[in-house]
This record gives sequence, structure tokens and C-alpha cells, in this order.
Amino acid sequence: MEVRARAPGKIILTGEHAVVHGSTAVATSIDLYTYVSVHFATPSDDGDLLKLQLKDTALEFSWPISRIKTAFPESVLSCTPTSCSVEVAKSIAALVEELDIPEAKIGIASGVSAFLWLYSSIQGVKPSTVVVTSELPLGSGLGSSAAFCVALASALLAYTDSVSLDLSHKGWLSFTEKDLELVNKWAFEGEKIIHGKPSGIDNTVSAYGNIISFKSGNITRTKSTVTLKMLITNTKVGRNTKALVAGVGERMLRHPEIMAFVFSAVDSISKELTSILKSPTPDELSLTEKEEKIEELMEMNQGLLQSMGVSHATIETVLRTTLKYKLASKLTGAGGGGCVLTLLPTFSE
Ligand SMILES: Nc1ncnc2c1ncn2[C@@H]1O[C@H](COP(=O)(O)OP(=O)(O)O)[C@@H](O)[C@H]1O
Ligand SMILES: C[C@@](O)(CCOP(=O)(O)O)CC(=O)O
Ligand SMILES: [Mg+2]
Repeated sequence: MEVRARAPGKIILTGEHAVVHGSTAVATSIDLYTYVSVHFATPSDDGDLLKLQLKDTALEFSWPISRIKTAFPESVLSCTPTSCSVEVAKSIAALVEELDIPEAKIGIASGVSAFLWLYSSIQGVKPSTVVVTSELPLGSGLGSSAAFCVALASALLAYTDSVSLDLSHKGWLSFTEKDLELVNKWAFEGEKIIHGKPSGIDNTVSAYGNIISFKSGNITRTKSTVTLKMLITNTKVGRNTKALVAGVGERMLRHPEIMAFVFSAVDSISKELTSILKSPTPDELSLTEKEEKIEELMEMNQGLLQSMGVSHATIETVLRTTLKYKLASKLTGAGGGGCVLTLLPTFSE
């Protein structure tokens, strides 16, 4: 039997990085998905291998089950989401090192590590073939790491007694609220392996969908009264979320007082955005006014992201180019390259 799960990417409207330090951020899921399929070996299948096919990077890995068993002498199987210990992280790093991932694709190593942790914790050590494909650009700020972890946790949990899914059903099924919480918690453990110190906003918006306000692990699901049209420009400059998050953390240690003001300003921006999105929009005039306010909030947030040191020359080029057309833009996700958001107003001159 094969189970296929999918989870969406996201854009962060306001609050990236500051959310890691306790500020509010606002994010929404987007219509681009990562798909994970899991096919457990039946007695008629030959081999005793755990196979992982990463289609987006054209990489394929396999481990003899006996090799994984020697790497994890103690079972890490767990019904409840658990963090990867330092010892197990070392064993996983050794397994990943043996794969000889080409230097140009080395970013994938963290994804493979998260896979090994989630797989052995949720399913134990058993043979199967796991296939991953994504419509999202990897490492571009659209939350591919979180979509990967949410889709993976969903597919793996579907085969356990921890969730209540009718697997005889064909087509997409949704998890119950309780099961979604479990998926989200496991996905967060995967994100921790990929990002180091994630806030949890990416896996949460990928698991629950729609728009959320997020602060220190608390989620407020927001129903927006406006439909915002956003242009997403991919600078195609590769970057790594873990390094950028660490860089902001170091700046925080060097200038704690100043950065506290920066994070507090971002918190106010996200709170104001949430209240604009929720307030009634009775006519065209109020829609235009709202969009103008949102543009201003995006510009202010971008300025604060620059002061955190996460902008990039290519991001600045997109900002200057869109400004020529009087359009407001900001980076989305970790920055340092990646994607830029531009608000496209509903009524333009
Ligand atoms: N489809 C995928 N296949 C393999 N690894 C993936 C996939 N999607 C995400 N990853 C992992 O997540 C990393 C990118 O995460 P990150 O740097 O947080 O950027 P973002 O989440 O913005 O795309 C990749 O380098 C890889 O380790
Ligand atoms: C920078 C951050 O706020 C978002 C990172 O998003 P992405 O991985 O660049 O899609 C980190 C986090 O919240 O965990
Ligand atoms: Mg990410």
C-alpha cells in the first residue's frame, strides 16, 4: 500500500526573523505543494532497504536496514513528538556523511537528516521507499523545509495508530484538529534539524493553511476580509535559513538593546496588519485605504529587515524596480536572496 501526502508552502507577510525572538508574525499558505509518498515493502518485494528519492534534486539514497540498526542501537520509536538527542544527531550525521552528497547539493544533507529522524521515530526501522517531489523552489523563502517536514510527518503518521484516517479512501483526506496538532509537532522537530532554531511559524502555517498570526508558539487563525494579490519574485540567489537565523541571533547578542527595539517595532507592524486584515471592508475606498496601509507596513518591515542584516543586493534591485511603478515590496522568509513580495493593488491608476 502507498500513502501520498501533500503540504503547502507559505509567504510571510510581516515578521520573519523577529518571530524567532518572540515578535508576532503573519503568514499565509500558498498554492504550491510538496508531496511525499511512502510505500512499505511487502514480503513479495525484494531487498531490505530504506530508500529515499528526492526528485527535485535528482538524488536517491538507500540504506540497508542493518546499517540503520547499527546506527541506532536503541530504538528511537516514539508515539509523542521528541527532539533528536545529541548522540542520535551524531549517528544521523555519520549516516548522511557516508552518502557523499555532491558539494553543489550539500544543503540537502539537513533535509536527509530530518528525514532519518522523523522516519525512525514515527515508523521505526523498516524497509520502504519514500519519494519526495515539490512545486516549491528549495531554499528560497517559501517554506520548502516546513512543507517537506509536514508532508513527511503526515505520510508517516497516516500508517500509525496515533491518527484516525480511513486509508481505504481514495483521494485527499484531511486530518482532524487533534491529528493536525500531532503532525505539526513532529514537523517542528524536523524543522529544528533543518533550521537550528525555528520559530515554528512555517510548519504551523503549512499544517493548518490559510492566514495565521503567530507569536511564541501561539497561533491565531485570521479570517481576512480582503484578498491581497501578491507578486512573488525569486532572485534565484541561494541561501540557507539556518545561517541567516544564526546571523540575526549574533547581531542580537552584539546589540541587545537596539535589536529589542527593532523586534518590538516588527511586533507592532504584525499586530497592525492583523487588525487591518480582520476589519470590515465595506467599499472600494476602504479597500484602497487598507492596501495603502499594508504597503506602508511592508516598507517599514523591509527597513527593519535591512537593519537585521538579512537583505541582499538582488533584493534591493527588486525593491528599486518595483518602486519605479509605485509598488511596495519586502523580502519574505529568511532573506539573503530568495523571494521578494510585491503587493499588487486591486485598483491602480
Ligand atoms: N523537496 C525537498 N527535497 C529535499 N530536501 C528538501 C526539500 N524541500 C526542502 N528540503 C530541505 O530544506 C532545505 C531548504 O530549507 P530552507 O533553507 O529553510 O529554505 P526554505 O524553507 O525557504 O525553502 C533544503 O536545503 C533541504 O535540506
Ligand atoms: C526567518 C524565519 O522567520 C522564516 C524562515 O523561512 P524560510 O525557511 O526562509 O522559508 C525563521 C523562522 O521563523 O523559523
Ligand atoms: Mg525553511
